[in-house]
Amino acid sequence: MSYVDEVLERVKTKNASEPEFLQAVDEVLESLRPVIEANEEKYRKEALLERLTEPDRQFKFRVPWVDDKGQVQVNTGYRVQFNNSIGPYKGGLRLHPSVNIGIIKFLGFEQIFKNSLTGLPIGGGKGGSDFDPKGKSDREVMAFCQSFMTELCKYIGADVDVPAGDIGTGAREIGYMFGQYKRIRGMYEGVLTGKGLSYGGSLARTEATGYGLLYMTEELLKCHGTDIAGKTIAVSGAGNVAIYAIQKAQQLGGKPVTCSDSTGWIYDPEGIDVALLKEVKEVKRARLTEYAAARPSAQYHEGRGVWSVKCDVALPCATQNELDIEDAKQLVANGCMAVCEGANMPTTEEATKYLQDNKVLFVPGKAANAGGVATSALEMSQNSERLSWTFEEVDAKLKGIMVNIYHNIDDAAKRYGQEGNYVAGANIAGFEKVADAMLAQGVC
Ligand SMILES: NC(=O)C1=CN([C@@H]2O[C@H](COP(=O)(O)OP(=O)(O)OC[C@H]3O[C@@H](n4cnc5c(N)ncnc54)[C@H](O)[C@@H]3O)[C@@H](O)[C@H]2O)C=CC1
Ligand SMILES: O=C(O)CCC(=O)C(=O)O
Repeated sequence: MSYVDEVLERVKTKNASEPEFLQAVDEVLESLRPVIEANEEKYRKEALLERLTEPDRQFKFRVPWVDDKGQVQVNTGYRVQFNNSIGPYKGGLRLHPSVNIGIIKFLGFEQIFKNSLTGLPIGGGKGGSDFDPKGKSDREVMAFCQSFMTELCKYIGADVDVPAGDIGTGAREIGYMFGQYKRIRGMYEGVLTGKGLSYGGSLARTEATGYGLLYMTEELLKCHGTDIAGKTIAVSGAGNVAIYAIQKAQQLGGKPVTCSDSTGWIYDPEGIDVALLKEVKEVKRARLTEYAAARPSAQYHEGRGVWSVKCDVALPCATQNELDIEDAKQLVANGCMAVCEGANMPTTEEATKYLQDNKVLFVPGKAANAGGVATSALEMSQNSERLSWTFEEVDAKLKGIMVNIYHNIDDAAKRYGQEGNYVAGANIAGFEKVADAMLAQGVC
């Protein structure tokens, strides 16, 4: 049996109840086959893949907090420190009722390769809780965040592990967590990123994931003889990534016509009104029905359906496995030329293959959404040197990083005879640096 098959078997047996983690490992190891085969003896002897697929450590803890009625509530908190061979663990905190250890492990595993692709010294980690911030008062969210950090603060630090936002964790949650860390540890350090600008946050971090996604998409299209200008764009999600992807797409002359949340979606043929979307989602924390009520050109539909809209470019920016084989077929039938993932693993493996087989340009999340964590690393640099860079400075660095990632994944795919396969390119380019560092650091 080949080394890759052996490790895949082992990972499946050990993690049988974690489908998202198995999906992420399968996709990565399958596309690493040519690299592993070229070094099979050495990697097998060093148990490199076994070490890469087993987190350094994982924490699971109780998070008790008191709701507005005086009732004690209990959630479960997680932090998975996956791999720190190229830098301190780095990755967001997801607050959503669906969170479990398998989801956090898949996200942490993806983060290893994504963070490596940024070219910056950050390792892979992820955390979160099954707490749902939706419908909670600010006081309840604060109570949860303080309790969560009371436990998490034992395991993190500016040179150890630096969490950030993800689904359900935005500036408000990061602020409450930072306050509690400072209070317990008595230290003012860059232990979290995505902080507010008045206490160590970086300009452009809020925009970074969405803007970075568009810088990647623009470079991809440019290298295929076209650009964003005049393109119709379908976007899913209506959170941090989706909002700033829509904004940058418009700045580049594109026309985003959709967005979605967990209950429904909007088709707005005149183009999404970003100011209105921000008001509904960032300020009021309301449903998309409020967007539709305030915008005569918009149609609201219950359920899912964004990928049925005719578009040139699709940007899934909501959550994992939101774009399945039926969606992929519709996109292809409608003439979509490119899919760039803003979310983490939003496309199923079957849908990814179908898109690639039908010559749709496809850039996976670990490359296309790396602008967020890259800018978090820039926030860490600013915190370390006790300086703040201008928006233009950070944005220019972000753009440079995204363009660089595109060319690195394109080159890696070509080196292994898989030109245009950016899934393989991203996994190979991300893996090479981490593998090199792991081997150099001995058995650990
Ligand atoms: N915020 C960041 O900097 C980064 C986020 N990501 C990924 O981007 C995706 C979106 O994250 P954010 O925008 O930060 O989160 P968010 O909490 O700001 O927004 C998430 C959006 O997706 C929608 N959504 C969530 N679950 C859904 C479901 N089951 N069906 C339909 N819609 C759903 C929500 O309604 C919301 O509009 C996630 O996959 C996240 O891991 C990736 C890189 C960085
Ligand atoms: O900014 C960060 O540290 C992490 C962002 C994140 O969670 C991600 O890249 O998926």
